[in-house]
Amino acid sequence: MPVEPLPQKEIEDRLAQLPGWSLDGDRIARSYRLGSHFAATALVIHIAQVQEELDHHSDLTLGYNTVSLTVNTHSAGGAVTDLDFRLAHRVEALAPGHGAS
Ligand SMILES: C[C@H](O)[C@H](O)[C@H]1CNC2=NC(N)=NC(=O)C2=N1
Repeated sequence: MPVEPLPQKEIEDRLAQLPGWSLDGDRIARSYRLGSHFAATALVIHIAQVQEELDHHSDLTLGYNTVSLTVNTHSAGGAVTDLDFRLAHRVEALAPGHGAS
């Protein structure tokens, strides 16, 4: 089943359930701060595992002690879809275990 772009209102409503996430152009985005560069690197690896499981991949940036993600759905023409929110919720669930805030 093709994945459909979400209407703007739906995106805003779903973002309201995801503190820290925002709309950055045509992508949803969040940055996390970690306790060290090594902790940030471990979070990147953990997110990569989830992305492989979901077959859905963010643009994932590792800083000194930060991790930033932005994601949209290429197969929906670069729109925000349910897949992006599924990934965001999975990342939200694992980030606290890495001490991310
Ligand atoms: C073939 C493979 O399923 C597709 O290329 C997947 C992989 N990861 C993806 N990631 C994202 N963000 N959007 C996609 O449309 C997408 N498609």
